[in-house]
Amino acid sequence: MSVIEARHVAAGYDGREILRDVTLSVAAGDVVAVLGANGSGKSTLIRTVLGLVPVRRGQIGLFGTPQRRFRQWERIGYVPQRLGAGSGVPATVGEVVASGRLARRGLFRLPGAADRAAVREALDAVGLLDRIGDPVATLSGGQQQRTLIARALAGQPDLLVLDEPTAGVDAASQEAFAGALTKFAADGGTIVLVLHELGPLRPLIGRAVVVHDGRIAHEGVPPEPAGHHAEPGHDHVHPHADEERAGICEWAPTDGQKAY
Ligand SMILES: Nc1ncnc2c1ncn2[C@@H]1O[C@H](COP(=O)(O)OP(=O)(O)OP(=O)(O)O)[C@@H](O)[C@H]1O
Repeated sequence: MSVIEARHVAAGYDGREILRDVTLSVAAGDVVAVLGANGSGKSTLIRTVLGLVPVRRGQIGLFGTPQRRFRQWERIGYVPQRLGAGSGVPATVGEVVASGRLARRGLFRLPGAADRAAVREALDAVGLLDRIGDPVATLSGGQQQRTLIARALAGQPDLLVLDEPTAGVDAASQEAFAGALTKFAADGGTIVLVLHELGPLRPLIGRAVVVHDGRIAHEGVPPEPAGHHAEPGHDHVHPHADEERAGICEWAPTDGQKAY
């Protein structure tokens, strides 16, 4: 089943076109990393898919429905870039995560047992259940970011969209993310996430798309880190090992994988 179907999409801000001709398909269960240099249009791509930036040309489908007619937004959990959960908000960790249930339960119904269970389960997944009653402002930056992931997970979405969830986040939080996302994917969830480097999420990523100057410059299996080839179970063929060592942002569309 198609979760995201973008065809020849152009989008931008004011007079400036940022996305030029983006075609992207994400199927149910896919885990897709969006890579690329600063300013290449990664955030704009996911924000356009989510309807936060208007489409100028082309079409976007979400769960088989044209985006302009799509109403099941509770099926999508979105964690935007650099949103400080604790910035001046005197809410507890549990309250922030519970706000992720609003779309599911509606604004005017009190939270029930299912809501409370979903909140606890999401916090457990990111390793923060013991902080449920603490003010978010008392958490580290990485823990606050984990709280936002838990808020998205608590809505029990089918698709999770994360914009650089691990940027500037401590190692323990990165591991906790990886664990939570691995569980989400194992349960059949679909993930699209913008990343600067794959890091501990590497084993989870099935496909990477590289955005360059508002276009998808390359799409395929992400490169293995150097030295990974000797590990048991490694059976990929990588004819261009030098490119892998060069890093993901310099990943050139020359290795015979799908390229645009
Ligand atoms: N709200 C906005 N209004 C106007 N221009 C914007 C807006 N958001 C982004 N841009 C511009 O669009 C271009 C692409 O930005 P975008 O945030 O999509 O890139 P990115 O690949 O996600 O970058 P980064 O890795 O730095 O987050 C940049 O030139 C940026 O200045």
